[in-house]
Amino acid sequence: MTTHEQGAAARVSPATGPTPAIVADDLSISYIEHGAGSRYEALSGATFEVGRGAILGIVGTAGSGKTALGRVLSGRGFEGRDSWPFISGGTLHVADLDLRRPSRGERRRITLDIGYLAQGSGDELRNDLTVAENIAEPILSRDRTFDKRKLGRAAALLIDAVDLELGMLGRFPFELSRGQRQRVALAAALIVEPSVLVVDEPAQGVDIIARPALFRLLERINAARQCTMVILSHDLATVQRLTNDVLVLDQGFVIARGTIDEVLSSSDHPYVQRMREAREFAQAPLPGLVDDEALQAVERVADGLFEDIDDDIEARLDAQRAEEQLARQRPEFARFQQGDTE
Ligand SMILES: Nc1ncnc2c1ncn2[C@@H]1O[C@H](COP(=O)(O)OP(=O)(O)OP(=O)(O)O)[C@@H](O)[C@H]1O
Repeated sequence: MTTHEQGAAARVSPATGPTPAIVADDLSISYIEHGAGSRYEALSGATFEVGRGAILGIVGTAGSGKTALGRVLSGRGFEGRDSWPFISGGTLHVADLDLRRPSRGERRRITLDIGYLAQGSGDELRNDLTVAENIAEPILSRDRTFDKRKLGRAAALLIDAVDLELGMLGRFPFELSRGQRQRVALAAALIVEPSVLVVDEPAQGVDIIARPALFRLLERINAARQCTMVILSHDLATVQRLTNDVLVLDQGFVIARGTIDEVLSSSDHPYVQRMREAREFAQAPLPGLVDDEALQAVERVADGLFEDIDDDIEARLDAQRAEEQLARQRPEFARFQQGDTE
């Protein structure tokens, strides 16, 4: 299949509204190779759309171009970071912003309209700020005079929503585990209520017990706010937790797009074949490994393994209660709410 045909085959629009939230047309992404000064094309001629409020999973092996695409979709390349990928061909519109040639006004809107949770975002939190201040930072960095009471409430709600103890608001990132820091980074990405959220490897660094809560949170954000999401992962099972609509990358090309079943049944590309084999293996009942009785015991345990940790999340999201509880636990949070951040 030629690049052009691959692009055309991938043109599927599950749009739920009139204008898709993401429109990539013959998109190519390159890096400037360190030292050499020459270009390396990490993604070539990708054409796809994502409807408003939809969730797209992007899967592919290591080096297939997921991170490059995620970074470009996030629009963060304009922050002038070294070794960041850039759009070297075609066009990309995300949340109605032209990411190839954004105007000055559009550049200002990018970090408000597009949330980005990169791999290792938690490690980039500021260690000189408390968790509450880190969560509030995307707002405070734009507007120091923002209503501190509202901000305190939003930070408390978000820390609860990412399933962390309210008491953590007064702690510093270096006092938390890596998975906890990653969830704080998610809370910070959400405080500006982006209309599009790009998440690179959501399960990475988050312990297995906390993962279901994280996936439920992403689902809730998608449903409650009609937030369009792009979930990038090397693992089909991770993506499958959130969506059935996938785009498959291999060596810098889009090789398939559609529902997981469509993709697995329609393409004879070697990577898709490997995905199919992996799926069949995961569904096999471990023949010969355990007897029937043991298998039943395993299934009983397995059924409870990913059960909702807390069905009462609505109640826990009650802002008033959260605030009161936090103010009782941490007097410094009450001071933070009153605007005293010293
Ligand atoms: N800074 C860079 N300069 C030049 N080439 C790069 C740079 N970063 C990545 N690449 C190359 O671009 C290609 C795509 O890399 P990318 O990180 O997007 O892949 P990926 O699918 O996210 O892989 P992984 O799952 O391992 O993170 C790879 O061949 C990689 O070697």
